[in-house]
Amino acid sequence: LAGAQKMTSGPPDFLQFNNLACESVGGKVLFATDEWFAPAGNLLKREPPEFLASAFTEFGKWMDGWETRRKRIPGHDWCIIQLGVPGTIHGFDVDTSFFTGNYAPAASIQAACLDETPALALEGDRTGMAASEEQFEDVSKLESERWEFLVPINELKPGHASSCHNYFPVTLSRRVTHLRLNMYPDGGIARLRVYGVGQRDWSSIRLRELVDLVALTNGGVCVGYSNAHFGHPRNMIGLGRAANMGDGWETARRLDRPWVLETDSQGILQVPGFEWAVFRLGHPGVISQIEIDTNHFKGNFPDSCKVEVCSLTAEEEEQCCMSRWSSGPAGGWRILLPPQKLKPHNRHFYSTDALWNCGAVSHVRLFIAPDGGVSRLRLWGQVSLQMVSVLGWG
Ligand SMILES: NC(=O)NC(NC(N)=O)C(=O)[O-]
Repeated sequence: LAGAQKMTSGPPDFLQFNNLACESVGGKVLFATDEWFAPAGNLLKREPPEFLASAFTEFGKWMDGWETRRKRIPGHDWCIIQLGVPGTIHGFDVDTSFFTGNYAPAASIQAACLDETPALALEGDRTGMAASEEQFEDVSKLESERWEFLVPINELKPGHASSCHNYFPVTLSRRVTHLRLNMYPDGGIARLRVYGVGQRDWSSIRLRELVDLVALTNGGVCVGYSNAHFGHPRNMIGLGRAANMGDGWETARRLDRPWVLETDSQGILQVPGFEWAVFRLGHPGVISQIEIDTNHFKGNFPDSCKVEVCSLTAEEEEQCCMSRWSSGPAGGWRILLPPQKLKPHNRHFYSTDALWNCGAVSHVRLFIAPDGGVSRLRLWGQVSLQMVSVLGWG
């Protein structure tokens, strides 16, 4: 699987990609046939689902997901989701957490790319608990029942801790903007996570325009890391500033730190270990400005950081992923930003005078020493069209 860190057992590789439908990157539910017990918008929440045993609403038991009525009429329930970041999808997690006697017994997922279709004003009054006639009329213009099936009808498992994740890999290289989630015939689903890589239209970029080449919205993706104990490194390329510590990359405390710490003459800690995360840029380019934001990391910011770069084809990247990046790029990593001392809860900006001249690159590795948390990584630069033809990315 190109682009994802290979894992030998356990959860599927595609979980390493970005969640393109998450509300935190702009994902939205545009329409749902029924939302009696719980609204479909919950499907896209960033936080893991929760269960509050004593929470009830006037409609029934409060549930953290999308839950429809027990159907007493023909048909099945479905909703339309607009991805926050259009892109290619590698897999889904249909998470039924806490829906046990009321989970949807089966589901399917359809997809469309509606860039060329004028946007329909589907987002309407969500206070009605079932779709109105007018909403049905609007949504029928999309002919979503004819969209391509990425996941055919599959049985789902109930939402007990041991069975709540229903993983579906996808092999489709086409760009997707909208999804239709069908549940058969009714019931509850806690979350729909849509794992993929953003794909933007680079033709609109002006020559020499500076763009954040690693941003999730520009197609950046994490392709390997050493430790993600408290937070995945992909969080660093999300939208805006981090909401809290959970919205950043945070590693566990390294256990190989000396029991009594010392620094060198520049004040950098003398420790043997470090943690790292590798990203593929959304488009190869020349990086001229870096931001490393330790927002919210106050008692657990890294002592120092360093940034390295390289250029890889898809095949070379796959080799590196297979070895968990122990075999580096053939030409080696080059230093873009030499070691820098970091501060707690602070935005650190580095421009050309702090950066070493590396030319156009496709991949970046952020080191932190010895461990800790970084909330955002921004890599501004100019896209390199030449590198696209050499490496095949973009
Ligand atoms: N106890 C329940 O969850 N009942 C019903 N669901 C909610 N949310 O009240 C149901 O079975 O559809």
